[in-house]
Amino acid sequence: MEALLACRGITKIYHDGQTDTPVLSNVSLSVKPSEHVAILGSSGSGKSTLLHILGGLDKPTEGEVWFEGKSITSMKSAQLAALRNQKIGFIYQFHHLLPEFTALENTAMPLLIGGESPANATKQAEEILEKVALSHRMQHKPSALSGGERQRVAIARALVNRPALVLADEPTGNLDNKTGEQIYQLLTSLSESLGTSFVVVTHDNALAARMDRILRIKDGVLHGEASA
Ligand SMILES: Nc1ncnc2c1ncn2[C@@H]1O[C@H](COP(=O)(O)OP(=O)(O)OP(=O)(O)O)[C@@H](O)[C@H]1O
Repeated sequence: MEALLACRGITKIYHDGQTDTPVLSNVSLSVKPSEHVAILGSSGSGKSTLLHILGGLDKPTEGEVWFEGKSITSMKSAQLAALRNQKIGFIYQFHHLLPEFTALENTAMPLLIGGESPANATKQAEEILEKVALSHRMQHKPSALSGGERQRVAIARALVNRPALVLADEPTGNLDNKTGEQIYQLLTSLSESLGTSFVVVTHDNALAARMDRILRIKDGVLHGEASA
């Protein structure tokens, strides 16, 4: 089966004045449609950097990333922004919701940005908020929600336009264990029912063990995937 997401020979070196910081070294991986993959590594191992490169938020120093068989590394920024809006959902450790908008408005935002009519966007946002059990909190702003509720809104927003891929960066890192476990269950069951591929970076072994496959990253080198 063709990979949904693949990268080959990814190297990242941050240049800061005179200092070069090598962060990723020759990373290659591929993710199939509907597959759930964990990238497990300790703090500073390069997980977030890799996730940003896979999602087209950052450019590698060397190497290439493909999404649905097309190289995103050379895409122009407008094309990449459209791809991210339509095909990729992002979830971060901190929810990154817009404080002045309600849960419903935050969730509808990717659809509105993608050109959906306000009526359709609202309807679809309501449906997905129901799936994350937040129908009763739709009109609340993020400041009036608990940490777990905010993260459920972030999940709803990431999944509202049924992306082919969800990229999550320590999505439960800011929550207590029980809430984190519930969020993980929700994320995996929702992505399963929608057929979404799911890549999560985490330092949590127990959460990683719930995924179809675990890749380990140490000092910018990925283990557990055949090298290119
Ligand atoms: N813009 C930058 N300039 C220089 N170095 C950076 C930059 N961004 C990240 N780094 C360095 O790259 C390394 C990897 O960072 P990254 O955030 O990818 O790690 P991580 O595995 O996600 O860590 P954590 O689990 O703590 O979030 C770290 O040593 C970090 O200091």
